[in-house]
Amino acid sequence: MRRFAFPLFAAAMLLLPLAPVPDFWIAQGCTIGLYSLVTLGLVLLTGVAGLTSFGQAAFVGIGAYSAAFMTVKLAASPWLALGAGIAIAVLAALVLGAITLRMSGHYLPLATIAWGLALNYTMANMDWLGKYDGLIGVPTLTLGRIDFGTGRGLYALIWAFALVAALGVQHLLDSRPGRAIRALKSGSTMAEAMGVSTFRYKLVIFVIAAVLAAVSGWLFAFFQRTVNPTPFALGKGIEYLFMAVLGGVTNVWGAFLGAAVVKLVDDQLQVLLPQLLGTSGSFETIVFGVVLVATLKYAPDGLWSFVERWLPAGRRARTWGEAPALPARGKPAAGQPLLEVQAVRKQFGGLVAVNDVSFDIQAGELVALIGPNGAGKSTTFNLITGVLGLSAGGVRLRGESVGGLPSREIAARGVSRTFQHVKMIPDMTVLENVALGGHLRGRSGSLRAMLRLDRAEERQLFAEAERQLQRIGMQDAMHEMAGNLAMGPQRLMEIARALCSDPSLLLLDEPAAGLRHKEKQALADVLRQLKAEGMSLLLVEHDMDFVMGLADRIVVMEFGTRLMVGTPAEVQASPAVRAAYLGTEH
Ligand SMILES: Nc1ncnc2c1ncn2[C@@H]1O[C@H](COP(=O)(O)OP(=O)(O)OP(=O)(O)O)[C@@H](O)[C@H]1O
Repeated sequence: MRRFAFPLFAAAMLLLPLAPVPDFWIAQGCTIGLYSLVTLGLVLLTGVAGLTSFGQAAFVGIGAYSAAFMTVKLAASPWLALGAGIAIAVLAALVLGAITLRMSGHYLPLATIAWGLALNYTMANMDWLGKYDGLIGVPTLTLGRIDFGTGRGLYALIWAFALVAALGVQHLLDSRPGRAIRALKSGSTMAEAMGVSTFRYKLVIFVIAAVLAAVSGWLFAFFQRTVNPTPFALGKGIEYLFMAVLGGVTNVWGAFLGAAVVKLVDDQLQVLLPQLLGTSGSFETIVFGVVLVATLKYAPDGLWSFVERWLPAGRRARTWGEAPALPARGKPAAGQPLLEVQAVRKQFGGLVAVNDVSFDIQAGELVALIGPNGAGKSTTFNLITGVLGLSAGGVRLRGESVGGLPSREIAARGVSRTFQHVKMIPDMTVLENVALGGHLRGRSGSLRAMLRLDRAEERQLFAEAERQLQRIGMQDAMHEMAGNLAMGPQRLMEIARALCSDPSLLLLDEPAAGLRHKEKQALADVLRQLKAEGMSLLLVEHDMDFVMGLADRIVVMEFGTRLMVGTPAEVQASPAVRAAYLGTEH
């Protein structure tokens, strides 16, 4: 929902109890608000970061049982119970997340099913939690003299929580940590190369989603006034995911829409279907199953995508005009040793992909690494950038050994890179994609972002991103969605993103691959200009002609070994290089 629409929506939802609407509507509204809190967490977790969780209902249970146990058994303050519920949910999320979030593919969803079941059975088998009967007699929620009751007062509180949470999640997504979170979906390689600790951010959003679910559970206990294990079972976890997918799992407002549609349609179907079929049963589950399959096939972005089409497109206001520049890294003087690649080796089983290759780069130099297909160029590139571990040898950057460090540590030391197959966040603007490159130059964390205390730093990051886009002549495209760009501009955008980290060394992996002649020329101009500005570059390239007019020195590889190092003229004159490219003996 565009910025102006939020206050309208919030006012409408919060003022509803003042209108003469039936109590039934209010009760429905309470449930929708409670569901929305949980699905908001799923938007972050599943929609934005691509981490599928079936287990959120268990965190709802943690919040609900904390409320019921502390108020019924210990006669404690409900607000103390909120603190306890959140603390337990955070602890559980940290432990479960630490164990499961490193899993990928289908292992993570399976793990969420496992812990969803385990937590639910734990609740159902504890004597002190009332086993399957649960805990009854939960008092109404009070704050000082205010009694929220179970009707309009509680409705207002539930929606206040839901709206504040929505605003927090929306703020988070539009921030430095938010860009890192949005990068998680396309795998960890690009995000790590920008200096993002992908595991840390996965854990952060896992904890946030758990807290939102626990708050929903805490409110649910005072709404229902009784707590038992059934609403926190695996089936409900699946239903939450269904709501998020149906509404639009990538969008904060999809969470609300999905929760509302499922709740309202479910109620109608429960009445209508038995009447139509002349027999009782949970037939609505079958209908929802069919709807889910149809949604995944025909509206994978959920119902919200249809609503969004009717909303005016917003463009980020350019508020960073006066922002002070970010601090810059001290660069080595031209001619100083910058990168030393010392006899690096990489073995994949029996295959030696890179065999004791050595070369160096001095500050201000443009060195190209070329060779025929399968020569080992990309592997060498990945060894330098920390994507692959070394089997032997060493890499030194400005005299410091960086061989074996993870790629984000190498990025932190001033090496930035682009990718052979462009890696970007297609549904983010060019400017935001480039600002991700400045991740390590900012400090704002998730809490600051949610509270909107990060704006000064955000302005600095956007000013820097715009400066880098200007540098490569792409400032006019900054508000475009990155996914709409042609291949040439996408590759230039990746260069701007790498420059945004203020690197000492820029590594480009086959930047000319797949480009048309004109695009290649534009790229060559940009690289020439960067070199003239004093940037040090390593270019891995398959296209020999492309590098001839650009490079100071060329390293030629063949069959994993270094064939020669020389100036473009020397390389061009070498019969061995010609033979390597033509595939003949030499
Ligand atoms: N992860 C891997 N596991 C096994 N073998 C690999 C792996 N990555 C690369 N190789 C092999 O290592 C050799 C070198 O591959 P590499 O991709 O580094 O070559 P390249 O010079 O970059 O080639 P291209 O120009 O085709 O990208 C190839 O034989 C390749 O099949």
